Amino acid sequence: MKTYDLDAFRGIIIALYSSYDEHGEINTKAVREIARHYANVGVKGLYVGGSSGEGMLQSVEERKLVLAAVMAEVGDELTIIAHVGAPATRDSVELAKHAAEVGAHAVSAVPAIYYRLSPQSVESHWQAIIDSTSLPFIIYHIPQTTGFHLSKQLLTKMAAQDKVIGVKISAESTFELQQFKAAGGRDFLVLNGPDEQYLAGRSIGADGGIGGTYGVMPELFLKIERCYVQGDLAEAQRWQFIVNELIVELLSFPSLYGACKAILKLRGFDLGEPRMPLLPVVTEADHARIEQLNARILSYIEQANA
Ligand SMILES: CC(=O)N[C@H](C=O)[C@@H](O)[C@H](O)[C@H](O)CO
Ligand SMILES: CC(=O)C(=O)O
Repeated sequence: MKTYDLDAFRGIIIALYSSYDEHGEINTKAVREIARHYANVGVKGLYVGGSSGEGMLQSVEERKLVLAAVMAEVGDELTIIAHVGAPATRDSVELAKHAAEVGAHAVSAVPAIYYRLSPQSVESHWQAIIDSTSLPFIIYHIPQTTGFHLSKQLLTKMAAQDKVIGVKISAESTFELQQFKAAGGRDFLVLNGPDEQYLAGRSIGADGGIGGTYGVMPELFLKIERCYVQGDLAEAQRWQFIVNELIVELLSFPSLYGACKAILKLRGFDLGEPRMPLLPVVTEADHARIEQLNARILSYIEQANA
């Protein structure tokens, strides 16, 4: 049995978007405002500095600023997972130590990126992060962006450590998700990555999910989760299908995060544009599509909450 409270990580965990001011600098006020909003919506937690949070596009100092702002605003209310993945192990270790200092509830990391790394190398990278604090660790498995294919063997070895409490799986195979769940054992968390498969992942063993599109429609993922827990699979599926049509739309813009931020701006949360090379919404035609999409999402949120 793990000695950590795993229930704190079960549920809907929003991958927080980046927040910049008009000069492209970290905007901690906007970070706090959006984090506050999510706490009020009632999600389980926030995943800070991951793909959606653009951690890889920010300096170590900037990443610390963001996490500290999140902790100051909602650290007592939500489960906060700090993504500390970086190309260099020493940066990840520095970020992990900072996460512990400011009271984050867990750290998480992708394999170090850019170099083609051996499994031993990735293992040592993760181990250095794990050993640097007393926080629990969640592996971030996203082979389509890192190029690293986590084997069941390495997963099993990592999961044997008390501190390694789970894996966030963004790979699309729900079979792999089930295999990782089985390999990790009963008290090992598996968190669903692909938002399009939240219900599928949940049905085959995921304990919850961390997602990049949750941030514009957390209420709809909470709805799927409620239906699933209540055993109303037909209704859960109906909502998953609605969500998937919205995700298809979101993915049709020059960048997913540019689209999500444009939507939140219409709702009064100005998080700035994503950082290059991620593209913002620019054209008038795209802005018009964003307005329509936002209206559709809001009307579904109303229905889900009714
Ligand atoms: C590849 C990728 O970034 N996956 C994200 C995290 O797992 C998802 O949350 C996606 O953003 C989402 O499913 C939209 O495709
Ligand atoms: C989707 C996700 O988990 C991330 O943005 O890191």
